[in-house]
Amino acid sequence: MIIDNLAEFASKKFGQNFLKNDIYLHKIIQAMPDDNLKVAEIGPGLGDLTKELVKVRNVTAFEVDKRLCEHLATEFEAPISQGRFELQCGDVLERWGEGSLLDEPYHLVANLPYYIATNIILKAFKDEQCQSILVMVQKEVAVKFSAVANQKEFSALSVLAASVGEARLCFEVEPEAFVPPPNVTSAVLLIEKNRSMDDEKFESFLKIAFAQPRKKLSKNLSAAFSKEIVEQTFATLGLTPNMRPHEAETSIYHLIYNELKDKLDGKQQSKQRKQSKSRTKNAARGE
Ligand SMILES: C[S@@+](CC[C@H](N)C(=O)[O-])C[C@H]1O[C@@H](n2cnc3c(N)ncnc32)[C@H](O)[C@@H]1O
Repeated sequence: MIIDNLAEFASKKFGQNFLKNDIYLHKIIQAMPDDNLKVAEIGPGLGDLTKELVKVRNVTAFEVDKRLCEHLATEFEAPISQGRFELQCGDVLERWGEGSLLDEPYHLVANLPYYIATNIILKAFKDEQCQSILVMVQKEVAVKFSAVANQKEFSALSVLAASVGEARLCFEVEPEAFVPPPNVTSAVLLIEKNRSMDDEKFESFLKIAFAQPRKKLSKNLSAAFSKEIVEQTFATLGLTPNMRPHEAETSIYHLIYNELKDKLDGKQQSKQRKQSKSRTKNAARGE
């Protein structure tokens, strides 16, 4: 496929900013974990990163844009890619709805579409076959995932990342490295997983804990649990009541969650009971 004007060709809807810089492409390959596991690439685009990946690994790529799927099918047809390349055309998030992305252990490597980058990383946390995540994202997103306690950027995403493994911001990439250039600075983020996130409720719990980052953690938690239960939990765990959300280590969040998780169910059930009672009353009144 010949593209006269790549900036015009790029679809905003699919978050297309093509990485046109050999130095960064090589730096991504160098940052990959040192083994022979398969690679899942999300959004291969025109195949610039893919070309480097197939030199060193077997690659399964997931691309949503049909125009690019046609291009990639020709560009990487055998024997050029020596059977190292497989293409799946469609929305990767729908593919994840069916289970693991691949049916064998793999590393996720991608220059992600920024509009769904966080969503994709969170899906990869839950995918048991995914062993590591090496992705280009908006710099702010990379900072949030890799922040540690007491940094102001420490967030629910940092706790989730530290709960599945180790996250680090590898290097930053300026907008001019892409066509068209994005409006933000980018960064390559590496998360090496040593476990998967299997408890969906922990994510909801963290949303409550970080709902108002500048407020006290105990105050945020009081929105979902009674003040007495929160105070009792803090006292049991020996935590200072003045602690702000970014001041608690990941291990503290797990301790608090373990104390409160049954009560989260209890509170939700009692809320549902109240709603159902009020519906019955309204029905009796003919409302
Ligand atoms: C930032 S571009 C990266 C392109 C290429 N990998 C590069 O480095 O130049 C993001 C790519 O993700 C694709 N994409 C966007 N949404 C997707 C989705 N839901 N599932 C699969 N691919 C998607 C886009 O079409 C595009 O090719």
